[in-house]
Formats: sequence, C-alpha cells, structure tokens
Amino acid sequence: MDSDNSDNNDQEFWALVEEEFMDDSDEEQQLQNSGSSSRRKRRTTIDRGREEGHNRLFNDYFSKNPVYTDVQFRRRFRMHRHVFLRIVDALGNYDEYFQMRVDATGKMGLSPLQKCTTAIRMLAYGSPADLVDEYVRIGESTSIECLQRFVKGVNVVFGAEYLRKPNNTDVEHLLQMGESRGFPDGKDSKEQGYCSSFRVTEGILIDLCSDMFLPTTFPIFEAKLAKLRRELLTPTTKGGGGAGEGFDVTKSGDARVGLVGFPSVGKSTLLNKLTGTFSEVASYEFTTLTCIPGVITYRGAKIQLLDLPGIIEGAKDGKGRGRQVISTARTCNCILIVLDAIKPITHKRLIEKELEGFGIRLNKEPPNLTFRRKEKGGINFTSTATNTHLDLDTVKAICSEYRIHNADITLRYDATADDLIDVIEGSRIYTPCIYVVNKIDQITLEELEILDKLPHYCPVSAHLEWNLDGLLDKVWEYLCLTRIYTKPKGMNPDYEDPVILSSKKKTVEDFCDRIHKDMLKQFKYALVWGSSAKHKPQRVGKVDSDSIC
Ligand SMILES: Nc1nc2c(ncn2[C@@H]2O[C@H](COP(=O)(O)OP(=O)(O)OP(=O)(O)O)[C@@H](O)[C@H]2O)c(=O)[nH]1
Ligand SMILES: [Mg+2]
Repeated sequence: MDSDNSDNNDQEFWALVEEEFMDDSDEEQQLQNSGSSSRRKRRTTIDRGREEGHNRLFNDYFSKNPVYTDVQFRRRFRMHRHVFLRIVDALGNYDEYFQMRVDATGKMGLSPLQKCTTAIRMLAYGSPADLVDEYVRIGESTSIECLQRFVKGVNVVFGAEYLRKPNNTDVEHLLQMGESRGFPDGKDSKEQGYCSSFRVTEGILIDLCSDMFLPTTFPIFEAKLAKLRRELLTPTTKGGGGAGEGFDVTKSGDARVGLVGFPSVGKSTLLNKLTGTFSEVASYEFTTLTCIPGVITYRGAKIQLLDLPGIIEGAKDGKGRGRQVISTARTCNCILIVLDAIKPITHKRLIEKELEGFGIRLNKEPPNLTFRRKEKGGINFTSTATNTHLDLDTVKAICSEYRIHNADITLRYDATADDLIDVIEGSRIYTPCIYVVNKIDQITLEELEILDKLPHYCPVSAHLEWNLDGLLDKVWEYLCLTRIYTKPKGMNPDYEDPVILSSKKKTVEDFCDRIHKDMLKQFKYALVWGSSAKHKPQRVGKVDSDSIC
C-alpha cells in the first residue's frame, strides 16, 4: 500500500468516526488542525463534568428552593416551569434519548433537563449551539442534536392536540377561557381574550400555544427583529421615501382613509359605492394595481378614500406591492381593514401583522412612558405603576440591543417590551382602524351574530349597499373630526361649509392656519359658541393654546 493510499484511508476512517460519534457524545470531538489541513490529529476528549452541570441547573431552577424565581424562569425559558416539566416528561416517554441513561463505562449521561434546557435556550435566544456549554455542560454537536429531537418530539407528542385545527370542544373550551377574561366586552384589554378565541375557530391554535413552543415574543428577540425591520424599510436610495409609482396620490380634503385587505374582498366595490369614483371591479384577484383615490363629502367634511391593491402575506417584507400599499396606509388618518365575510376570520390577524410589522399600531394610544437618552449615569428605570412585563434586566437588555447605555425610563402604566421598543424605535404611527366585514349578503344571520362580537367592526355588503351609512358614521366617529361653523358679525352661521379640525389640532391657531396661513398675524380674538364654551360666547385669544372645540 503506498503512502497516498494510506492517507486516504485514514481520512475516510476519521470521516466515518466523525459521522458516527459526533452527534452522540458530550465529549466534543475536536479535530485539531495544526496549520496543515490535510493531516488530522487525534481528537481531544473534554471531561465537562456533566453531572455538575445537571446539579447546578437543577438547583438553579428545579429544586424545592430554586435560586431563580418563577418570573425569571418564565422569562428565560419562555414558559412556566410546570409547562416545561410537562414537555420534558412527555418527551422522556416518547423518545428514550430524553431519558437518563448510563453509558458503557457506567458514567451517567446528560440528563433530560440538560437536553431540553439546551434546546429551549437556543430557541428562546436564537443563540449558537455552544453558548450554554459552560453552564449546562453540553457540547455543540449534542446541543444541535437535542434541538432537532426536541422539535421533532414536540411535534409528534403535542402536534395532534395543539398543532391541528381545533374541533368543537376546543372552540367551546377557548370561548369559555375568553369569557372568563371578560370577553366579549369592547375594551382593549378584554379584546385580547376574545381575539384569541376567535382566531382559534380558524385553526390558529398555535397562536395560543406560543407560550409553549414559540419563543418569538422574547423581548431581546423582538428588539432585534424591530431593528432589522427598520433597516429593511429604510430607503436605500436618496429621496426614496416616496410611496412609488401609482401610489403618490396627493393628500387632499380634511382626512384620508385607506382601504386595506386581501385581494377580492371588495375594496374597489366599496370605493365605487361610497364615492362614485370608478375603480375596476372583477371577480379575479389583483384587479387594482395602483392607488385609486375618491372623495366622500360627509357632514361637511371632505374625506379622501384610497382604494389600495390587495396585499398578501409577507407584504411588509416587500411581497407583491405590499410595501407601497402599507406605506400609503401609514399616511392615512384611519384605516379600513376590509375582510370577506366568507373567508377565514384569521385574515384579520394576518393583515394586522403586516401593518404592525411596518410600524402601524391599530386602535392603540402611544405608550405612556418616558424615554430620555443621556450622556452618562447608566440605565435608570422607574415605574409609577405596577409593572408585570418589564424589569431592570429586561429594560437593560433591550436598550443594549440599541447600544443605549445611558437613559432615563419612566413607566406610567403596565408597559410591555413591545411598547418600550416602539418608543425607542420612534417611528410608529398610531391609527384608528375599523374592520369592515364585507359580503354579509353571503352569510347567515347566526354567522352575523358571531361577527357582531368582533370589536371595532362594521358589517356591510358593498355590492348591495347594505349598512354603508353605518360605516360612514363609524368612520366619522373614528376620525374624531370637529366642525367649526364661521359666523360673520350680525349674521347667521354658515352651516354649509364648516372648517374641519382634527382631534389633535384644534386650537385657535390651528383654526386660523386652516383658513389661511397669514390669518394668524392679523388675528386678535375669536368668539366661540358651542357645548364646550364656558360662556356664550366665550372670548378666546391666540396666545393661549386654548382648544376651541
Ligand atoms: N356577494 C358580494 N360580492 C361582492 C361584494 N362586494 C364585492 N363583491 C364581489 O367581489 C369581487 C371582488 O371585488 P373587488 O371590489 O374587485 O375586490 P378588491 O378587493 O378591490 O380586489 P383587488 O382589486 O383584486 O384587491 C367582485 O366579483 C365583486 O362583485 C358584496 O358585498 N357581496
Ligand atoms: Mg380592487
């Protein structure tokens, strides 16, 4: 046998050894290269002290008096301890890999806790496979194997119950859960319960089980995602902030309302019926390809209504014309999410996700928290209300994602990590939104009754013009516009042509600006009549920022 041949055999042998043993040992097989890539040296066995690793992990989180609290467990494992232990137990019954085993030399193997902890930490933090090595005492390749078997096991063991379409019993159970949380009251906190239940009717049970399997809501992970999204959305070319060809419709009138929804839900039909404008209607998808504006005159206000092309899942990441559509939606004072009554109601959540991913917050007030950067002094975190979502560690972790090491943060309510990220990111738009459920001529009264419980919703049939007045009333309510009638001295008010002010801009100054940009210079005072006036009339000067509505 010549020397080349023996080298080849040697390499083949080590490749086989690597394949065979790499994955099944916590003794990391390190093939050391001493500068020359062709020669492999013998692997080094690392005695990690895995029993020590197990004991430490057990004492830290699973003993009777664990070192870390339940809250810390919940945060670090992204689930409650009892849920985690249930998974560990179930995986042990399913796959002997997750049972405590003894190797041929009588040495204890890695414990199921070590294996499952490694897998869940990788999922929760999106961390490299060898990150927990020093703590859990587990090698890189074994970590990867743990993760693979963990995911497979969870799918097999829990899939049938939690990752399938729900049956009637599940729906019943979830509706009860919703009810116990206050569903179906219209208040925001309570909507959550309702929406979860509702979504489930369409098989999005995984949403509810996200606590168990999906670590995507972990604050640091979210901060990372938010950062990446912002980078993705930042225009790469100079002056690229415009909405794009066919979307650069000039803003006109007193308010702008956008129709957003999946294709063929009836957005164009709605625009045509409400405004008398022509936007092509057809039974196939993607009929509308650009932004078509129309105007509604309602209660003296001119409301610009935009018919936007249908969006698809992934729109926020640029699929279809999603980005143009959503960036146009950002310019609207109110968004109408148009849903098809005969399509799954889960579409509601999908559209919301697309808009949220683009920094649009629907029916939400800006977070009531102060975030102030400073030069030095570290992160100073105070809260004037009970907070269950954020603690100093989490706040610091989120800030460090943004390379912020000195800041004062004050919470005035029970803010979430998302709220803090929104404030740090700073480019969020808070827009009122109505869920317009169209094509109700296609569903039964019983189905309509179920839909009636959806918050912020308005049922219509654009085609048959059902409840279009109801929709306009609701749009008016959500836009919070105020009409100011002007009254020439000694004459009756002009009720034909009111000056329209928005809820955010309703001072005397805003009123003057609305009429003419030079008016304020000559303005002395205004006499105001109306329900909010203290006297009839009330004299209002321009210096104070008095609201005249
Ligand atoms: N039954 C019923 N059909 C409707 C209603 N509104 C719209 N449609 C039908 O739904 C289909 C799609 O309507 P469009 O208005 O083109 O839908 P779109 O959302 O603008 O679609 P894209 O432009 O592709 O995004 C057409 O065949 C309409 O006739 C309705 O209230 N009831
Ligand atoms: Mg259309």
